[in-house]
Amino acid sequence: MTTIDPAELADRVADGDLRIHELEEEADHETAAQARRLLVERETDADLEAVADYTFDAEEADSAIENMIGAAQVPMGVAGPVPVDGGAAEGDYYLPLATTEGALLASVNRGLSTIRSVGGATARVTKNGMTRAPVFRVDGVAEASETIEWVADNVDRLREAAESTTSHGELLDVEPYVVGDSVYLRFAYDTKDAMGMNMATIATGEACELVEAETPASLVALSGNLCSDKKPAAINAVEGRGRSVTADVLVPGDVVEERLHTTPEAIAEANTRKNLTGSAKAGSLGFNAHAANVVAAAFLATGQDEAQVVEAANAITTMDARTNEDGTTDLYASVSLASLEVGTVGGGTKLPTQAEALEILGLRGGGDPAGSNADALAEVIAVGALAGELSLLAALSSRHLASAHEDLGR
Ligand SMILES: CC(C)(COP(=O)([O-])OP(=O)([O-])OC[C@H]1O[C@@H](n2cnc3c(N)ncnc32)[C@H](O)[C@@H]1OP(=O)([O-])[O-])[C@@H](O)C(=O)NCCC(=O)NCCSC(=O)C[C@@](C)(O)CC(=O)[O-]
Ligand SMILES: NC(=O)C1=CN([C@@H]2O[C@H](COP(=O)(O)OP(=O)(O)OC[C@H]3O[C@@H](n4cnc5c(N)ncnc54)[C@H](OP(=O)(O)O)[C@@H]3O)[C@@H](O)[C@H]2O)C=CC1
Repeated sequence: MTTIDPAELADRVADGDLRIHELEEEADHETAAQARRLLVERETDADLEAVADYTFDAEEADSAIENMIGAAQVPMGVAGPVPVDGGAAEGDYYLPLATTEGALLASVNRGLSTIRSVGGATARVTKNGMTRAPVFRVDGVAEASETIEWVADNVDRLREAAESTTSHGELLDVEPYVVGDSVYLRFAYDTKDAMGMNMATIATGEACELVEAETPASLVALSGNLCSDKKPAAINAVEGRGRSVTADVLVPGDVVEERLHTTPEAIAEANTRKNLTGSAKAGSLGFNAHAANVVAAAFLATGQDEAQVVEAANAITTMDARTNEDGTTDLYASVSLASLEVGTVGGGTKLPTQAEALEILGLRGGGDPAGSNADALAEVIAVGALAGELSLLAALSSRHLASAHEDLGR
């Protein structure tokens, strides 16, 4: 492509000769972004010097962004290392986290160092299935019933149709729901190392054609919100979405006192009154202190879809003081994330800083077997969330929360 003056391109957009999203058709991606910045700078009081100062090739971001003007840079830190005994994760991991909340890395690091001092945490993915739930129109419950009976009898044909669009994805299940004259089919896929939302959507689109051809149902929307993507929803908390993953650890009382400045009993009481009773009274979907902090920071660092933090952070934290025969007390701590949607291939994971963050974890790209890298990522994030819960509950129990944020967060 010939070199074009970005100011000239900006003029053409300002004059209405060119639409702002067509700039890449006239110039290379860097020049197009520069032209857009000039335009925005002219039309607003903004100085976009920092937004312009990014290190990746703009063309590499083509599948991740439209109307690119530059990059939003979020500081990235690292917590750990922490030993993880997982179904897929095995060994010591540093957890990269991108955030602007002072004290968060310190807190997660404290939790992880506590976990490290007792030999590490255990983590397992207990369920895996990325969902897409189209909604169909029928003329009433009789047709709805006919449709879901057909679906039950034809899961193999639906699988064949769906899997014709992907070499990695596998259809696991199709769960029907009926509301009046609407039929929802919740398709669940093993998307291996991909988070899988594009994969599941494309595969479900193909399966829907078969449903429409063979039943009275007519597709209204490929996503009918029972999926449920990027909205707080009980269905994800109950049925799971992406990876359902649990991490736990047993911390002896003397370690709780030495490293977290409190006792197992105090942490357990804070967890019950705050995370369980307080959350119940609030009508909360999540019963945890700040799983979203770790999930969001890990998502930003490793190129996950940040909007899925809505359901990915849906977690229940349990903390129990367990008394031993010798009268000492241990703290049993667990975090269960019901719907953690993560991938190590596809989406934002391909971008350079995000790919490097996955390299820190040793989990960049496809795993062997396929799916094992995304499983391991889910397990490490769950251990990170567990560390965050331990440290914050300890800070609350020992009344250190405000002082911690005075020291580190302002
Ligand atoms: C700040 C601490 C960790 C101090 O805690 P401390 O015990 O006084 O720290 P320490 O200096 O004794 O160090 C203990 C360990 O903490 C780590 N650590 C300590 N300092 C650093 C640092 N600068 N950088 C990195 N790591 C640090 C490090 O691992 C260190 O061990 P070492 O490696 O030295 O053996 C503690 O008071 C704490 O964790 N407070 C809680 C803060 C927190 O969790 N904030 C989260 C955000 S709160 C929020 O967003 C949600 C909320 C609260 O609204 C949700 C709700 O409603 O509950
Ligand atoms: N379409 C939608 O409705 C939504 C899309 N998104 C976006 O979707 C993107 C994520 O979708 P996703 O499908 O994960 O990613 P991609 O669309 O980037 O597709 C990833 C592809 O990688 C291939 N692949 C290669 N190796 C592996 C492996 N080991 N395991 C699995 N797949 C592998 C697969 O190809 P193949 O299938 O040919 O085997 C897979 O389809 C994000 O950008 C997200 O923001 C988010 C929410 C909704």
